[in-house]
Amino acid sequence: MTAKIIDGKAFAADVRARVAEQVAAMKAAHGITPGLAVVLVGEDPASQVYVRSKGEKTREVGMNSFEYKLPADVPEAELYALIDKLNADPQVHGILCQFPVPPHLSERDIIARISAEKDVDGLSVINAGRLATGQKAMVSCTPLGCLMMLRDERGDLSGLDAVVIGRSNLVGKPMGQLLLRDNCTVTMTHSRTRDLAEAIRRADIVVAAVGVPEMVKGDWIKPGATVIDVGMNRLPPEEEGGKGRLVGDVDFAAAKEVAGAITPVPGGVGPMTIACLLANTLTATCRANGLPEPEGLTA
Ligand SMILES: Nc1nc2c(c(=O)[nH]1)N[C@@H](CN(C=O)c1ccc(C(=O)N[C@@H](CCC(=O)O)C(=O)O)cc1)CN2
Repeated sequence: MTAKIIDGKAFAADVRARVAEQVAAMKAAHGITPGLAVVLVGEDPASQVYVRSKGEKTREVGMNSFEYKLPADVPEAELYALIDKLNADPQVHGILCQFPVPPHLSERDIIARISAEKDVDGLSVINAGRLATGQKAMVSCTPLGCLMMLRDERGDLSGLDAVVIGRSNLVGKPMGQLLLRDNCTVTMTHSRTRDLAEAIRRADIVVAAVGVPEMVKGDWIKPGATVIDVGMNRLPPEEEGGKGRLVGDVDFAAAKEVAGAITPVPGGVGPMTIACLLANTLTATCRANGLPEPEGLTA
């Protein structure tokens, strides 16, 4: 059996098109334009690329993009003053600070400073708590993207056995909560799990978010399972000065011979992160204005 390869680029383009449609309808009916503020501290090259892409895609769907570039040595108080200003600005419906930040700043404190209603990364303790207790939350973008792909692939997820590998606040924990909310039987696994292969062999759904290149082997996958690979691991370059190959947490070549469907790396989950950021910004705008939730774009 050769798995269906889930095309994350096409999926993300479809999500962005649906966001754009609903943004246009919101403007026409209510005169409201969603606004996303992105804060970049320092000059990390990868972060610059992501922030540029976020700005471009925000404008493409018809939203306002507000970009702030702060020097790497910006004092904490200055960053917080900016966040406070954005929290109070009615034109801004979503705020995020691009991570990683320089070491004198605390990601946890930055997240806590952003209003929970505008926390479109869904990383605050308030949003994590709301998700865990079944309340309306802003949901972290990468797991939201994984959930959208899983629902599209499997339909109703009720009763399916799902294994999440990794327990990060950004992906693993919210992913587990989302799958539980969709009535999966969820097994959370991590570096101390005794027999990971055995847990994965029982799973209809595998979400790998562990950050170890090609750790999940093909013969661990249950035939027909849906495999979502969140890993983005850069291998050492084969030649000097070159760029190493990007691989996921799953041995893709072997797993695709067994799985029913699988996401590639690159071109799988990655593009969904920014698409879901736009979906979350639209959701935050709807909630701020007492409008119904956007269709098909929330958890
Ligand atoms: N505040 C946040 N910071 C960071 C997040 C985040 O969600 N919120 N995630 C990452 C960076 N990121 C978005 O910000 C991001 C990473 C990767 C991709 C992506 O499309 N990747 C491509 C491959 C790109 C390559 O070749 O290098 C893919 O997987 O196909 C999009 C967004 C850290 N910081």
